[in-house]
Amino acid sequence: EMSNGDSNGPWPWSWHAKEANDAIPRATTTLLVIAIAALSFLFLFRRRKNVTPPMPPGPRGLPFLGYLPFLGTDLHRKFAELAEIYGPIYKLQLGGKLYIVVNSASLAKEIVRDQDMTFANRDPNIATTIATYGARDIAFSSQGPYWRNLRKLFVRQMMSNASLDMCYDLRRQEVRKVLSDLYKKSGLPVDIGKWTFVILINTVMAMMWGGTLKGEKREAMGAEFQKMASKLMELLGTPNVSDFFPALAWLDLQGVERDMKRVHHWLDAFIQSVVECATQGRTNEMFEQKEGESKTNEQKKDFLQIFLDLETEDDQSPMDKNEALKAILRDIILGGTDTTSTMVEWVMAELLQNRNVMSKVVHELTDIVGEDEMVEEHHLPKLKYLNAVIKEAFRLHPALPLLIPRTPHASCAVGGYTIPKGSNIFLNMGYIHKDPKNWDKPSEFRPERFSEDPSKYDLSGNNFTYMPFGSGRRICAGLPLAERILAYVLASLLHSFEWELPRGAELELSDKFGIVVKKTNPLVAIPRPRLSTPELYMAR
Ligand code: HEM
Repeated sequence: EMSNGDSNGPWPWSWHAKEANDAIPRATTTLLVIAIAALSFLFLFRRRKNVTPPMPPGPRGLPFLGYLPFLGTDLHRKFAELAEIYGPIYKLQLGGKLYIVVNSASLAKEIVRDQDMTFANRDPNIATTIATYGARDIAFSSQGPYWRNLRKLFVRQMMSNASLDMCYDLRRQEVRKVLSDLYKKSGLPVDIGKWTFVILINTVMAMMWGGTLKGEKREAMGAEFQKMASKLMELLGTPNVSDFFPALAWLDLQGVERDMKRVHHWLDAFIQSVVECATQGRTNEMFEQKEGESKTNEQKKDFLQIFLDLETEDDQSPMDKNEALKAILRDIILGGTDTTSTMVEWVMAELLQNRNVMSKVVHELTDIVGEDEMVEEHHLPKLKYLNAVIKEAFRLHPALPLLIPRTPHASCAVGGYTIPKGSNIFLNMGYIHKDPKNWDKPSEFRPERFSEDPSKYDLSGNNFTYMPFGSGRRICAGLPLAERILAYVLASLLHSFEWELPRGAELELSDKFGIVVKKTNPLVAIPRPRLSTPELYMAR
């Protein structure tokens, strides 16, 4: 009997995981016993030369294909199913690739803490390599001086508290713009993910190159950009036959490479035009330099400027520099927008589902911010309950439930099993976050588990039962910004408006897999102003 439901799948000829049953004739059993006895005899008398630990357990697959035909496209659900069968660590042979999936906090710790250095590489697939200008970004370059320098530059220059404080005004303006737009739509259903994305893309772009898209173009480009970014994320998460069978890669059977090139070119042209603006001082009708902004921020260069200055000191060819720069900008745009807007959507969906939690959040906002004021970033640390709500949403709906796979640069052992060099390690955080061994009533949305003891869990991966941003040297580089912007956007939406579902609409919380796991259907809800005067919504 197969416990994972594959027997109903499209592969009736599958023989994996089938177990011997009672029908085996007695004679066969006898032969088997003899064979086992003989083998044990041989084993005992074999000289113990080889003490390499065994490989992790895992489902058998088909010759050549391995487990690939049974994988499906919903990796996070499939990985959870298999964890129930095979336990804390298992392997999947997928064509020529070996995946190792880790499903327990203690084994996750062995990887991100005890052997962090060994597991500090990535194994970018074909789609990822295209999307990152040949793995020249922070997220996919191998550890080494190049990655370290980029990461250091990014974390110190852009993600420091001082830098983030200095560009608060840029975030504030973008949030306020959207709040006043939403005010005009009060009583009408709005797509929360779409509006959040507008805030995020403009904020991130403003922080990177101090300019934002103009007027009408802003919304149109924002929507187009969101489509492209989502498509790109989806492609990054699609299991691609070409990755598993390099000999077949030229066929591009699923068209992933073709689609990715198309998306990549669109984004590349977009980013290229921005870079040209900065390097050649050219104005581009798409971009509007914020007057006053550059004057008040004279001390602070935007990220692009910092990078361009730095470049003159090294000796890469100009072509390479251009591509490295664009790869990092791509990281920031993608890392910073789709993940965050997905999380805003999940939090809002859970709050609409759990009205008692929603009213506690709103109470807290009224208490701390007051109805005569808009939310400011300085309020955020005081919003303890909202912060617990956000953590709980990250537990149940981590945007990257398998993090970004890591690859060991040498063979090593984890949990008493051999992990071969070059295999892909998935930390199954979506599963660990719902493991009843770690969490009481794991399927319930209960922010109190975080507010009761706030120091027990943070977002920086110190508790291995909870790591929505990963942990160790490859932890999310954008965490400081993500934390601020997520809380700021949510607090602003929830303080400025009351939210309800359109009449007759059913809320559902299903998700679909890509590198970012998001709601299957966009969340649509109706805002109604709740602050004392309309002027508050108009003020910038
Ligand atoms: C809700 C928002 C976000 C979530 C859930 C998230 C999650 C993650 C996760 C799980 C990883 C992989 C960690 C690991 O391998 O252990 C990661 C890596 C990364 N993230 Fe984020 N992230 C978010 C926002 C951001 C933002 C705002 C930025 C940039 C401004 C960003 C930039 C990056 C980069 C550059 C890496 C690669 C780090 C490396 O490999 O060295 N992320 N993120």
